Amino acid sequence: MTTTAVPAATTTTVVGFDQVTKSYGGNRAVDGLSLRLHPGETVALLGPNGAGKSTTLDLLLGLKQPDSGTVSLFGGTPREAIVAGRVGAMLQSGGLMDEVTVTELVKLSCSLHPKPYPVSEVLARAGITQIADRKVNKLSGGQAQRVRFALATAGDSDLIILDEPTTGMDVSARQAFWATMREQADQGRTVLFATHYLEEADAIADRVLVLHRGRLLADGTAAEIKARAGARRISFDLDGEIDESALRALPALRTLDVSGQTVRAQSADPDATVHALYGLGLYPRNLEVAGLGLEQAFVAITQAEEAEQS
Ligand SMILES: Nc1ncnc2c1ncn2[C@@H]1O[C@H](COP(=O)(O)OP(=O)(O)OP(=O)(O)O)[C@@H](O)[C@H]1O
Repeated sequence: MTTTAVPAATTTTVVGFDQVTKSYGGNRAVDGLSLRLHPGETVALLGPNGAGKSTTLDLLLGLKQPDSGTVSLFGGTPREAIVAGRVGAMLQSGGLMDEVTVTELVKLSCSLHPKPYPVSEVLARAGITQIADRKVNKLSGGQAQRVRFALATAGDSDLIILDEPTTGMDVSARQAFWATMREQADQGRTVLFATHYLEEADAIADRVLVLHRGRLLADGTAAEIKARAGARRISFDLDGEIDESALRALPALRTLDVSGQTVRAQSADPDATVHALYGLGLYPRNLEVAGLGLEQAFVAITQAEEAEQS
């Protein structure tokens, strides 16, 4: 009965996870994960340590097999997509061959890709032309990351997978890296990256996935994720001695941090919180109310889930 719907969905689906589960022993690293990624999306995969991000990417690349459920790339298997050169990947642990030069390694990668770019172009895009003749084992951590990036973009792939790609890169390398990835996405490629840098996810991704214990806790734009956390930031200064226990009793308060004369809090209802503050006879100065940053929203969402589980 669903036969007409399936082909239509697969033609526009770059990545499809359907009820995917993967355990290591008794530990469920990925737990009933279902999601679809579409052409041209730049997607950030967030989650605390051990949330299942790397396992998800390994499943996606066919490096691990699910215990149950299905993973598809471009409507086929991961292997078919990889053999066809449709996927470029930069993995966290990707070791680089030691005794070769950067150019030799990039050349090899280009020669293995069905639709390779010229080697000089790959080197330039990754910003490693200057170190092209250097032995791979003589590179700094950030330079090695750039080489991994070059290997992931050795050819014209439709999907680029990046596991914590900017770890070890300095600020300018990061900026150059993301400018390049933006270009790739603008040309219709799908970019999926796992990161612990939430400001990168906020700035770069047009879709954010939050994984927690192998399950998808949130899926939306960064703005939607921030709104979903359901709290706003309040900060103000108080004169004199601060009665923290009175502040903790304020309505709708989620978090409270007092540092010197400055109070920072998160509230599910800032109007009610501030109103009650005046009700205590306190006169806050420099009062500011703002939305949560993605980092705070992420912490709020994952902590709420932790609290629910325990
Ligand atoms: N090869 C393995 N054997 C056994 N357990 C594993 C293996 N790989 C991962 N795990 C476990 O599976 C869970 C998910 O790990 P995974 O590496 O996918 O998380 P992650 O979100 O990428 O974490 P991080 O942010 O620390 O890189 C963790 O509990 C981890 O200990």
